[in-house]
Amino acid sequence: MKYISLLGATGSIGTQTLDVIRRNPEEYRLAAFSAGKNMELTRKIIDEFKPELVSVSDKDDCFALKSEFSSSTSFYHGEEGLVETAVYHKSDILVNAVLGSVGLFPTLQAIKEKKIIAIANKETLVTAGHLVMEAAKENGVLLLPVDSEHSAIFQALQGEKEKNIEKLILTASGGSFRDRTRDELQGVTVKDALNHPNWSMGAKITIDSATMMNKGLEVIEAHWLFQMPYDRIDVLLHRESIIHSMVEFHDSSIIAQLGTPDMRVPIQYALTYPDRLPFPGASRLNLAEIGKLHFEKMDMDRFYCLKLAYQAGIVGGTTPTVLNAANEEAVEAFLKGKISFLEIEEYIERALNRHQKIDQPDLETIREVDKETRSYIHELLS
Ligand SMILES: NC(=O)C1=CN([C@@H]2O[C@H](COP(=O)(O)OP(=O)(O)OC[C@H]3O[C@@H](n4cnc5c(N)ncnc54)[C@H](OP(=O)(O)O)[C@@H]3O)[C@@H](O)[C@H]2O)C=CC1
Ligand SMILES: CC(=O)[C@@H](O)[C@H](O)COP(=O)(O)O
Ligand SMILES: [Mn+2]
Repeated sequence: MKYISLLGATGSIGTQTLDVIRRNPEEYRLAAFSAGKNMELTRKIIDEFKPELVSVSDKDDCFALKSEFSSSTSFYHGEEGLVETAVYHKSDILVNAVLGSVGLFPTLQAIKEKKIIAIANKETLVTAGHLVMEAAKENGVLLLPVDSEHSAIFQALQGEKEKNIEKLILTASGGSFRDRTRDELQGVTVKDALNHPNWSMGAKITIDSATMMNKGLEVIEAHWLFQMPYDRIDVLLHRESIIHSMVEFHDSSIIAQLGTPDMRVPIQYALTYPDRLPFPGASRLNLAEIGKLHFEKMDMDRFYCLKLAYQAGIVGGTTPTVLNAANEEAVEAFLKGKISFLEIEEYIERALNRHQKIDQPDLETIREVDKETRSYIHELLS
């Protein structure tokens, strides 16, 4: 039996992780979880999984839960709660499915406690990948990718030698506006942007997918997870999201991982690695029925956020921290109807342009730059 701590249990990846745990009661037990503000779902998860530790964002919600549930569950809130969840002493694995760079500190603390980390929370790797990778190396901790592209690459690399890799090829669906020109992006609505062609995901990542920032964040995530220079990470437009990503080797062979778009598969793989468990009821890929798969060259001017992300990754230091924090704030502003779709990239670029990069930033510097960037975006908004 493996005990699991889950950050972001009420979200899209969180609830799919719960489904994997639910399907495999002999293998996994939810020991601790965090939620944000969704108390209705939090109560349901406590009732079903009876965890020993629960954390929520707000103090008042925490006290309300304390008075409702039995004393065999401990309740926490805020950042302290995220850390308590991440390092819960009984847990073997931390599944980090929280949204945003708020996931960084709990991840670093869990690494110090030598937990295995299954990481979906890409913003943590974008904002401070060097700190996470250094800490993982120092503590001999395994970082298992959950993001579908990175899970695909990780699977393609099993048994392969690093020296034989030519490049990584990340596939991108193109998101909800893939068939529109830049002119046609003027005035698009939040509802349209949230209409992803292939995946059902949380709101923030769905907007990131529409701006192509999701792929930009994933390029930086791949750089850190696989220690790959940026000029050996390519992005390929692939409408169907059937090939989840590929690795090209020096001998010209390409190994790809394929499957129907279902995040429970990479989540389960991260939990079972290096083994696999059956997935009863999973929708099987029928290539004969699909017939054709499509690929297109990525247009970096059309998908300008991808260009910004490559540039930020190459510049390095605190620049990806700024990219990420500005993106998180700009996407939230778009979702709240405060800015237009095209202003997302404009705000990010303005934040990047004014930033003086700091090399090899420590945790304190990352947190300062993150906070300062968010304040700048708020200034622009007001
Ligand atoms: N969804 C997907 O298919 C994929 C997602 N990912 C990545 O996984 C991560 C999660 O994405 P997704 O599940 O879509 O996101 P969701 O928005 O669906 O869920 C986010 C989760 O984090 C919680 N949360 C949000 N902000 C905070 C905060 N400040 N403090 C504490 N908890 C917080 C939410 O709580 P509550 O709702 O209770 O407020 C919720 O549990 C992201 O980094 C994303 O890029 C990667 C690949 C695929
Ligand atoms: C499911 C997953 O991993 C998402 O990150 C997905 O990749 C989004 O799709 P696109 O960014 O390719 O549109
Ligand atoms: Mn992805």
